[in-house]
Amino acid sequence: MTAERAEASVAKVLSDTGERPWRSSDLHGGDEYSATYEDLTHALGDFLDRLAEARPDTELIESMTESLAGWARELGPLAVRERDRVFGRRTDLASRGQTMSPTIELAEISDDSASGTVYFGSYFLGGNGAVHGGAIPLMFDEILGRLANASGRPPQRTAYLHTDYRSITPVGRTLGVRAWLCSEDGRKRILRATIHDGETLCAEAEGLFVALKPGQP
Ligand SMILES: CCCCCCCCCCCC(=O)SCCNC(=O)CCNC(=O)[C@H](O)C(C)(C)COP(=O)(O)OP(=O)(O)OC[C@H]1O[C@@H](n2cnc3c(N)ncnc32)[C@H](O)[C@@H]1OP(=O)(O)O
Repeated sequence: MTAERAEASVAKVLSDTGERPWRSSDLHGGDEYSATYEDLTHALGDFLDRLAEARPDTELIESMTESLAGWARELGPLAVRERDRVFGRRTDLASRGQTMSPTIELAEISDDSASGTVYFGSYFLGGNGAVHGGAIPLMFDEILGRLANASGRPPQRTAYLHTDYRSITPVGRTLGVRAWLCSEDGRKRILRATIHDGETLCAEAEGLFVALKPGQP
């Protein structure tokens, strides 16, 4: 499958209803950004990890609050329609140009499987060194959603996502992640995924993805 076809497939999933279909350039956020947007999202992710780890004094808290408020004021007037945004639309980047879920670095991807690594920074801490229980299915939806929508398959949405937590998923370690297609039945596809810390199975998930009908949002 070509990258353009994959993007077109995902674009349809993510598109606004009733508007023109997205183009490849929409998903990549246009050509003008090159690597700079990835640098921005890495810097933002790093900031969130450092914030989660730090115990800043009042003076620094006030200074950071003012800086962040300043950036929000600057960005506010630059808001655009969903299809014209960059955040989460950079399908050429491992992070998709977003910080909502951790970056998944895929070392291998085929029509029906994918594997690589994921790193949950301190921002994703639940407690006692374990990743928050909500961040894990978020990551599973991300990798399963990418695989479900790959390889020329029609655009799909998650109908259910079942997660089993087998042992704690540690923060601050590079973990293995695998995803694979299990079955296809008409519009329905079942996919599974795992997170491993070395030989230890941390969590596993099963998702049902349903192909959208024409015009379905
Ligand atoms: C590079 C890439 C970058 C892009 C990478 C992007 C990565 C992120 C991807 C994230 C993807 C998401 O999170 S999507 C967002 C979260 N999901 C949603 O918001 C979905 C909300 N729900 C829906 O829109 C709908 O319920 C659908 C589309 C899932 C299904 O509705 P429908 O189209 O009317 O179909 P329906 O007839 O109900 O169901 C079709 C068949 O599926 C079965 N079915 C439906 N739901 C369920 C269910 N929960 N559990 C069991 N079975 C179910 C039905 O029994 C039926 O089986 P049978 O009778 O035919 O046998």
